[in-house]
Amino acid sequence: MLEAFSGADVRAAEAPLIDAGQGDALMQRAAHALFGVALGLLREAGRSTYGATAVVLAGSGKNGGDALYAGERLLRRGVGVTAVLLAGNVHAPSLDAFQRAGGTAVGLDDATEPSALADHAAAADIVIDGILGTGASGGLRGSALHFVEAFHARAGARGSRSAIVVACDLPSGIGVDDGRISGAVLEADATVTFGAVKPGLLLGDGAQAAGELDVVDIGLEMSSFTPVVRTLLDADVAALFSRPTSRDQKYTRGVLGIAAGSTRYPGAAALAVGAALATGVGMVRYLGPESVAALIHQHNPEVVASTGSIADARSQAWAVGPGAVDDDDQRRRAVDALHSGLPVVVDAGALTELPERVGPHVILTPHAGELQQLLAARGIDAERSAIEAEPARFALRAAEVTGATVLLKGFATTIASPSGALFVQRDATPWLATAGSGDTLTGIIGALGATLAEDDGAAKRLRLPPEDLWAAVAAAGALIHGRAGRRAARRGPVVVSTLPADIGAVIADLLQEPPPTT
Ligand SMILES: NC(=O)C1=CN([C@@H]2O[C@H](COP(=O)(O)OP(=O)(O)OC[C@H]3O[C@@H](n4cnc5c(N)ncnc54)[C@H](OP(=O)(O)O)[C@@H]3O)[C@@H](O)[C@H]2O)[C@@H](O)CC1
Ligand SMILES: [K+]
Repeated sequence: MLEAFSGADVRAAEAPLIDAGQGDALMQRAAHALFGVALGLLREAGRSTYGATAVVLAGSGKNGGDALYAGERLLRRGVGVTAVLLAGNVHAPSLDAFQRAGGTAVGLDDATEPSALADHAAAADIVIDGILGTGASGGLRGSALHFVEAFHARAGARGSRSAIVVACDLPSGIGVDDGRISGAVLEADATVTFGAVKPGLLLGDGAQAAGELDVVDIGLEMSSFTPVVRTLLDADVAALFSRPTSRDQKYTRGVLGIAAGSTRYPGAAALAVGAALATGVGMVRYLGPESVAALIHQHNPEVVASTGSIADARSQAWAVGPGAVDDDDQRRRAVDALHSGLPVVVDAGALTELPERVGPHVILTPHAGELQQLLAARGIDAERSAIEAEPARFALRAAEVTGATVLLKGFATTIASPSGALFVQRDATPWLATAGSGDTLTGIIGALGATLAEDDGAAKRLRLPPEDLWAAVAAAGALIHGRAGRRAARRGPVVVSTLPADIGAVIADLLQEPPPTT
């Protein structure tokens, strides 16, 4: 699991080591890792290290120090390295070491025209961004801002430029704790972050700017701090997943009840059912119109269907809402499911049936527009654009006011627990932004909920408090869904009705994973 800690907490974890005189050793560990990643990227790009060129951008703090020490190591490997000093007072011992290794350092103050240095950096094989780290406050300013703007103008955007940019700890210009970018940012191809992930590397635009993330253990003890945001990895989903045992039968594996679809939108139910079966459950019970059940049975005759009520259909969890439009029976079933005390995934039409207050076992899966309505119904006005700009803030707010677990859809999926715990998953592909995609997500999360509903050890397997289990279940669902979408996209544009085959294959791959290490 990736666990991101605030910049202040990472610095607090560093403090005792620095007090014990290990500050320089920490920097050397950080620099060594940064150097290793830079070297690896050069090799990957097919560029020989001897004769390659690098530019180190150094700001006034220790972040610049790390980058200069990494530059020193590159010099010793035969790379030609120039340092651009973006402050008058850079970290002196590292600058000294850099120059002693033969490096050239050029100062750039606010008054100097940065174009020649930006040209040089744009033409380099690799650029190491040591402008700002955890000591950053606000957007880039002064000579750092001028340089980054000039570099962009010359090098072009990530993807089209030839220089590889490696960020030291964080891409300079992102909010350390929220990933917000106010002004310019030096978008990285890779970020090497030290001690622990910082929230800005997982949230908002900062995550986009970070590129490939490499987390380096420099010996910080973070166990007494609470993560601000987490991301599940494959091994976590494998650990959470409920595998059938030889003692199981269909009822003990988990029965998912699905009250979705309507005569107007029958397909949504078929998609949710197909995804749930592919995720693995003991049984799917379908409640809804006979015509919808008939469509479901064309693809999935194993589904047990009825037109009855929630009370008559014994299940371990419910999924309600997809395609349930203008149908009073489905509306009643949604309300009953929400009062059943069982885990419920609530999507689309059922979101408006939410009681004033529920528990974290109720998982809401709105997109930004639906979240806006949900908040407005509770007297909280927010523009859709504001929700899209700060998904974590609004998902947390919605979880706080409803008591539910809130999964906010988007390119990054943001999941908030009413406890304040936050998960972000970036497993999806834009190819998944297509009709019916959300219905399959509901089916996947519903199936996970049904199979984990009576599994007392599930939260413990991820070392999470029990109240955050449902956020982890939703995050696991987002990972499986996103991964399945990526797999499907290899064949071309995603056809959602074919996603179940990919869901099954993704789960088969995940279950090969070794147990998690965190
Ligand atoms: N502690 C350790 O032992 C270890 C730390 N490690 C490393 O240290 C990094 C943290 O170092 P740090 O605390 O020196 O902060 P850092 O971000 O480099 O510089 C902050 C300075 O920049 C300036 N500034 C601020 N905002 C600005 C802006 N918007 N635009 C322009 N300038 C701005 C401001 O200076 P001022 O302008 O006030 O002179 C401020 O004082 C951390 O990320 C990691 O890489 C690792 O090696 C592991 C061991
Ligand atoms: K940086």
